[in-house]
Order: sequence, then structure tokens, then C-alpha cells
Amino acid sequence: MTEAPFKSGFVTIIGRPNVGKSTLLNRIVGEKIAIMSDKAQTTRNKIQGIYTTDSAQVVFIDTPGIHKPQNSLGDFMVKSAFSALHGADAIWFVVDASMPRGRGDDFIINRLKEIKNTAIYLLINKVDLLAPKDLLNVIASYQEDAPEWAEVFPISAREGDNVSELLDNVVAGLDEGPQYFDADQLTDHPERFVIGELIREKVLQLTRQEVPHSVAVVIDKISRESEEKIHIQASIVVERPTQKNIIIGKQGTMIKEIGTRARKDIERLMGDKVFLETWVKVEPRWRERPQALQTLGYSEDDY
Ligand SMILES: Nc1nc2c(ncn2[C@@H]2O[C@H](COP(=O)(O)OP(=O)(O)OP(=O)(O)O)[C@@H](O)[C@H]2O)c(=O)[nH]1
Repeated sequence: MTEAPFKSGFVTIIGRPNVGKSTLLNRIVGEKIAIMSDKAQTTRNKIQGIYTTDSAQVVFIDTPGIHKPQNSLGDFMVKSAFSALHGADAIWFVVDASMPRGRGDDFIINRLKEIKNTAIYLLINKVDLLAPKDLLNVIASYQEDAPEWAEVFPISAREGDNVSELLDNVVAGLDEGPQYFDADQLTDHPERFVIGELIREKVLQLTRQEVPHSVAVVIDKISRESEEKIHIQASIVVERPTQKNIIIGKQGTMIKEIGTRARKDIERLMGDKVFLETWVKVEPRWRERPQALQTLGYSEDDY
């Protein structure tokens, strides 16, 4: 019997203030959230929590720009926050069952209408405050002038009602993918770590059996080049010149393809345009030499 492939993906949670987004995330990933969100992150989007099981991993992305009142934001910020939604594997739009649909909801709904090819879930939270007979009316009020919801889940983040069903549902819709984080690994630089894994994933996918899993990716530098662009320098580290040649490919075609695919994923993670520069380095037996790891950037700082 073959094992089912590991699945992973990114879920963006949005909703106006106070609808219960943090409560929901806390229920799903517990104390990890606090630890993650304390860390300074340089990007507009941030990893807010990670849910890991034996067979799947869901990375929850927060897009802070969306939750802020519209008038304190430039058009640009709003646009870039929403641009992050386009690449998510799923979007959870959370509303408060105890309040009528309001302007804040409409603002988000209007932007959600522009999103194609992404499953958008409508989560009706705080159903514990609602008489069961009113639920259908609440759902109906979010079906008018709205995108077609992939799923509608009445939940209570506080009581936990229907939350595990929601998680099972979202995991079922994810594609095969790598485990970006160890189940209990928390890092000072979550985005750095995930960027490395996204690049490594593309190397392994595209070179198939030709390059061993020992390939490492080190993020040398992340800097903001301009208001709208992040510059990332990454090294792909292999042990033999033959592996380097495979990764570079004929006239650089392979490394170009790796870079393009990785850049798209990184852009959706960060919610910004990215300029990705990749170098391939040969470091014989790098795994056996602790100093090599340090020069390569695998210092304790990065974990
Ligand atoms: N009754 C009830 N209250 C809830 C539920 N989920 C959240 N709340 C309460 O709603 C309030 C707001 O919850 P938060 O999780 O902070 O909401 P949020 O959407 O993260 O708010 P912002 O951080 O302002 O965006 C808190 O007082 C929660 O206890 C629920 O399922 N039922």
C-alpha cells in the first residue's frame, strides 16, 4: 500500500475587526500564534500560524492591510494587501453571525469578487450567539451580491463548533506539497525559512532524481529594493560540480525555470513583487562540516 502524499498550502484569513479571526486561529494552532506574531517581519503579509498533522500542513497568512480602516491606507497598500489573496490556496472570509452585514464586510466582499481560481470560504462565526432558526437568514444575507462561496461553514471559534470539520475540508482541497515547517519548529525568521523551502521544492521537482535531497538553499539576503519590490538573494548549495550543471541546465534554462516558479510562490507568500537572484554553489561534503554551514548562513540565528 502506498502512503497518501503529504499535502500543504496557504490559507488567508480575512474579515473585519472583531469577527473572531484571532480566536479561530488560536483554536487551530494554539499558543504558537503568539510566538510567531511577536517576531518582526519585514513583509506586508505574515505567517500567523501553522497547523500540522501527520499528512498535511496549512500555513495561515495574515494580510494586515485589509483589516485596517480604508481611510488610513493609501490605495497602494490596499491593493497590495488584496494582491496577496490571489495566490492563496484558500481564503477564509470570517463574518460575525451576531451582527448584520455591514460596510466593512461589503468592502471585503467587493474585492473578493475579483478573485478567480481560489476557493473562498464563508465562515459564519459566533453561531453560539444565534438562534438556530436565524442561521439561514444570516447565510442568505451573505449570498446576495457576493462571490460564489466554495463552502459555507457556520462555526463557533470560541466553543470550537465545526472547526475540525472546517480544517478537514480545507485540507481535502489542498494539493500535494512539502512540509514547510517541522511540527514544532518555530523560527525567528519564518519567512526566510519558507522561502528557502519553496526554492528547494522547485529544485527537487524540476530536477527529479538527478539531484539528491541533500541540496540546501540558503537565503543570503532579503532587502526591500523599493516600495513595491523585495530583493532576495539565495544560494543553492550542492556537493558536486555535476549537480551544479544539472541545476543550471543548458544555457541556464533550468535555473531560470526554478527561479520563475519559486518567485511566484514567494510573491504570494509575501504579498509583494519579488526580484529573486539565485546562485548555485558547490560545497563538497558541506553537511559534514559545521563551519561550512555557518558560512552558508545556517547559523543558529536562522532557526
Ligand atoms: N460568542 C462568541 N464570541 C466570539 C467567538 N469568536 C470570537 N469571539 C469574541 O469576539 C471578540 C473578538 O474576537 P477576536 O478573535 O479578537 O476578533 P478578530 O477578528 O481577531 O479581531 P481583530 O484582531 O480586531 O481583527 C472577542 O471578544 C472574542 O472572545 C465565538 O465563536 N463566539
